[in-house]
Amino acid sequence: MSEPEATARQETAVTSDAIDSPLLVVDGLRKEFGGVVAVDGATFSVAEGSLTGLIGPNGAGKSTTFNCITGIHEPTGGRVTFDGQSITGLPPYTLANRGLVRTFQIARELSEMTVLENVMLAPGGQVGESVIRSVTPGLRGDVIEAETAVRDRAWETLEFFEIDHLAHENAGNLSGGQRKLLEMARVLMTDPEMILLDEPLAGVNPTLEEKLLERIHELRREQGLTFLLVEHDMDVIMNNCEHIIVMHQGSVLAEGDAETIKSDERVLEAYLGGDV
Ligand SMILES: Nc1ncnc2c1ncn2[C@@H]1O[C@H](COP(=O)(O)OP(=O)(O)OP(=O)(O)O)[C@@H](O)[C@H]1O
Repeated sequence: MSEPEATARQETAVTSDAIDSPLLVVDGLRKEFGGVVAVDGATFSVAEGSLTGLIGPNGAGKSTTFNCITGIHEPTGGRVTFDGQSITGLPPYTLANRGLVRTFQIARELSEMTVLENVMLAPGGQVGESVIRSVTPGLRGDVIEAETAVRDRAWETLEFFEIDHLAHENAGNLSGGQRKLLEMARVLMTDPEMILLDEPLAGVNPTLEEKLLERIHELRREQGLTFLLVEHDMDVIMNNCEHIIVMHQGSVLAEGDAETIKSDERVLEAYLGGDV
């Protein structure tokens, strides 16, 4: 690599100015657990409408970064901005209201409910509210209308992910891949602008993997949704993400498109010579 090239690459690695319209900006993020510095000044942006991959070797700080963005952990330092507003340290519920969501594993209690009920009860869905309103005299008509709308929307969402045939199955009976589709269906019910996915393809068979990726691309194309994806499968990252951020030892080591990342020696070294 020539010196100017190396310098240019170095600059790309530490700034996020290259992105014209960032939806999410992570600036100097830091998270300590006792004496362990899990995230150490991570700085990057995610462009609106992009599918951005966040990768790095084990222990690089990806999950902690993810958890700091999505309100699971409170950062020790730094800032997170979404849609131009600070969201640093805000809880998941508030973030969901602003359009930033992450998928969650289906909790044990929800495993005993049907797939349709799971989607209807998705965070941000209207059902909980309408049930409360149903005890208020005079609002019953509105409640029935609201619940019908939620049910219709839930069916549409199940059809979109091609799991409508499982609507009356208990969520606990789904395969790993079907559960991932259900997790996506649940977050989609909240009308998000951006979805963060932590290992969405772990344990998913190739057919369902393809289906899930197709749906992600379709949501970007047709609804302009933005995705940030943490995934260990390098082929998935390299073949699907137009922008890739590589973390190492708590901070951003490199970023760029698949070709840039594949040929970056620092990335190869960080993975200890493993195939990227
Ligand atoms: N709750 C915690 N308490 C103490 N240390 C933690 C905690 N969570 C993460 N760490 C440490 O922080 C560092 C970063 O961990 P993190 O899970 O964020 O990395 P990662 O890139 O997601 O790794 P992996 O790919 O293995 O999931 C690791 O050294 C880890 O042991």
